[in-house]
Amino acid sequence: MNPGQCFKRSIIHGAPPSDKPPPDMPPSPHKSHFLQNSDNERVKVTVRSRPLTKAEESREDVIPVVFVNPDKSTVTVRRKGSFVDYTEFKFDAVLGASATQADVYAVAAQPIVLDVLEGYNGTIMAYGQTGAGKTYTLADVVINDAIQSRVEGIIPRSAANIFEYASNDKNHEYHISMSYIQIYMETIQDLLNPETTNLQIREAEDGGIFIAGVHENAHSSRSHAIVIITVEKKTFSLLDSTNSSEGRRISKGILVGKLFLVDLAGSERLKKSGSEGLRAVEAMSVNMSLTALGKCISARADPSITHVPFRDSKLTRLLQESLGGNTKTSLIINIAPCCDHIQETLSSLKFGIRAMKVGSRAILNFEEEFRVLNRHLQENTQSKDKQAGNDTKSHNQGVNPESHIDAQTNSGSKCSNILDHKGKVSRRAERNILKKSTKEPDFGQDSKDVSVNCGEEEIRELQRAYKKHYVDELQNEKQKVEVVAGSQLMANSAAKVLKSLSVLDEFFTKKCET
Ligand SMILES: Nc1ncnc2c1ncn2[C@@H]1O[C@H](COP(=O)(O)OP(=O)(O)OP(=O)(O)O)[C@@H](O)[C@H]1O
Repeated sequence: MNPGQCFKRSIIHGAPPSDKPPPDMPPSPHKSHFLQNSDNERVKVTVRSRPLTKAEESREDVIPVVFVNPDKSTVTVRRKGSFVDYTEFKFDAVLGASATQADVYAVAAQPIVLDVLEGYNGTIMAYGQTGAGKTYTLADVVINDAIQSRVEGIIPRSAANIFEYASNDKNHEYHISMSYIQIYMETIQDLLNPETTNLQIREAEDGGIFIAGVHENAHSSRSHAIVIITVEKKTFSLLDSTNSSEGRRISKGILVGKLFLVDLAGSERLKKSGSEGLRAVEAMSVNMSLTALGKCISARADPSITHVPFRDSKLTRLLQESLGGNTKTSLIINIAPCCDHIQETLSSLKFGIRAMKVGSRAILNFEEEFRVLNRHLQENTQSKDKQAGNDTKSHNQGVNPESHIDAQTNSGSKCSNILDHKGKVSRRAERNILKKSTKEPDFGQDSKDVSVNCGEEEIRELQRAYKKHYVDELQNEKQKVEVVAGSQLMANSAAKVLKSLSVLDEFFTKKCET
């Protein structure tokens, strides 16, 4: 079991599959003007300027120096000491003091959430100086303690959106899990399991980043808080269109989308805040990791720079994929409108401008069918052994009664990113298939123990789907490589993949014959 998965809390284990379109199915994920799937995808940046607080309003010396124009998506900042000199910044979207939480969600979060439901990774991150409104934008905020009126931020809205969508979609089975961590003074803490501290960041086989061993510590405002929601969406195909009973469906595979919701700690100028002791140390730690984040953004924004210093901080290491990797990223720059914070505001706006230059390459995360088939075979063996009153442990090495759930949960980090956004088999996927097919030779080994309960027809169907998906795809890929690129090296590697796949293919063919 992948250690990064044991913290996960299973929230739902989806609706039963059905063929008929659900009556109240939410609109299919749209691609808004704001976040489109295209070759030149990049980090999208929204600026949100908060209203003046009551304390700021009551002061006579506070004058607004930041002006937003949501129609033109611009922010204008008055230069220090001047009434005529302004600097203008243009972003993907700009929201002023009158923007509601729902407005912010619609512009900067919903498109990402819908992509996660389709099997892409997504990150929504709030950046800005301390007190600029990051937590207000992301979290669930009680604004009036007396009447407990709440203004939900992006995190609860995203979770509600995901659950609503999953429970209305009767065509797929969903498994949704969540973890909540904070990075405090360069240690990672699991906010759902306060006993575990200083968790380790690990890299998965497919290049994804996860935290090993993570499950309410008081969340400190001097920490970066990250909520991770993993959505696994099982897709089905019908074996027999005249019979829509559950037994006639087979799983085609699992789409896995991971959503990172990041409430960054605010930067703080120590000279200005006058913080001392622990507070000063905390602030320095936060500033250091934000500096590291800035360096990574600058490096990613400049194509001539090849080394990106992700390892300089836990924050950047964890957000590696969100900064130009296999993730669609929406950055929200929170700013305060008054003159006291002009320097911090300018610095945040410049950070946002740099971030808009960071390209991303999100691909569809799809778990292979043969993995699903392998799991089915193991489950069937297990249930047959149970029926026979045998000791299941002795037969199914490593398969425990929770194997179905564990295997599903594991798929989040182990899944292969098979197809890129154009539906082509990616080179990384080829490498992963090669690795996996050489690492998992026990199809043959277990063949005596594996009794196929699911029926010949289902196996044939799986085999066909499997062949279509991998062998045909790769055959095409090989031909394309030979014809278009003429690269013998790539053709060889495609041929190797084909060869190892044909071994598996042979196994399935034998299974059908016996
Ligand atoms: N859009 C908004 N509308 C109304 N009040 C807001 C808005 N944004 C922020 N505030 C208020 O401003 C104050 C500071 O906001 P918040 O705590 O979210 O800042 P922060 O950036 O998360 O700060 P820190 O980095 O210190 O955690 C809070 O009292 C919050 O309620």
